[in-house]
Amino acid sequence: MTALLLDHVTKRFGSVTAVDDLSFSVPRGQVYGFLGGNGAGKTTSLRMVLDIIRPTSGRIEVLGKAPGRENSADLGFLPEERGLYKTMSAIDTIVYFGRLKGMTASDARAEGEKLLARFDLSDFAKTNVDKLSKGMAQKVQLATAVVNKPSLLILDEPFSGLDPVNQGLLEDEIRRAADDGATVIFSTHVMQHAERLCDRLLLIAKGAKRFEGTLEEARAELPPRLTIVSRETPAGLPGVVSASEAGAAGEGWTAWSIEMEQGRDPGDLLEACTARGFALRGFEQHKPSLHDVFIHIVGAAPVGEVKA
Ligand SMILES: Nc1ncnc2c1ncn2[C@@H]1O[C@H](COP(=O)(O)OP(=O)(O)OP(=O)(O)O)[C@@H](O)[C@H]1O
Repeated sequence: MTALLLDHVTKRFGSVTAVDDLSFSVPRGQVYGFLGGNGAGKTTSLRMVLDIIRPTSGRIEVLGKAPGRENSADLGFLPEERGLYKTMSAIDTIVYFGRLKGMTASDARAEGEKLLARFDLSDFAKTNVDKLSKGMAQKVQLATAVVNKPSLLILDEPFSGLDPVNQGLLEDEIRRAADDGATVIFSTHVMQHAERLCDRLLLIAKGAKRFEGTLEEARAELPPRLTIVSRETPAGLPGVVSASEAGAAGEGWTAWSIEMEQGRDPGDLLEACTARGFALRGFEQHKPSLHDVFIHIVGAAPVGEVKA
């Protein structure tokens, strides 16, 4: 069953088309990456899913229903613009959000205390949010999003502002929610998180879908690249588009960097070498990173990307 469906959704702000005829669906139980550079339309899309703003045209279904209050008890949301009541303590903040989601105060408190312990914030449970560091407050806000164990968790740029240790903690939390059966959708312009976490991903640029599928399918968008070590030139072997010398490998052997035709299986090249008696001493396939895929598909690096 589908956790989220967007059907030809467009959102215009005056003359700006922030989201442009976007269609995709997220199967239940998956971790889904929503990727794009600054201004690509990620936040606008997520705001429509949460019924904060309405589409100009198109249809959205969240857990089988139109966006709105009806399904809010099943949702968890971490907005891009963080903001909590500054004069409320960490634990009271979490309890407050749990109550909004229909939890009893005691259940929300018990779950809140567990979350604070997991986030290494037990000592700050009674500290007012305005006395916490930015990263700590962000973890409290994450706790408010997951306190009700939502079946759909939506996180807008959840990694920004967290140090590497807390980024790892957040990755663990996303995996934990998914292991418990939740669907998790998160937006990011940092490809490494998506690479580690996502079952599927959507890549948008200027509001429009540029790619949707699994990580393997994303990688297959790029022509395969490999390095082989041979005595003869591999140029002319089936599927080889270009071969350049990468250096001598001793005793008459040479390392070659090869680019193959898009969609070719490098295994076929290995087979062809064996069939032709083409002597090989090394054969190494290079998996493209999601960053490479992004640049290939969008034509530029995601603006604002930082190396994780
Ligand atoms: N309320 C608004 N009024 C006018 N234009 C808007 C509004 N909200 C967003 N936009 C425009 O819509 C486009 C998409 O913005 P959006 O915030 O959805 O991008 P994003 O992918 O979330 O970017 P970022 O990674 O920078 O947060 C941008 O051109 C932005 O300026």
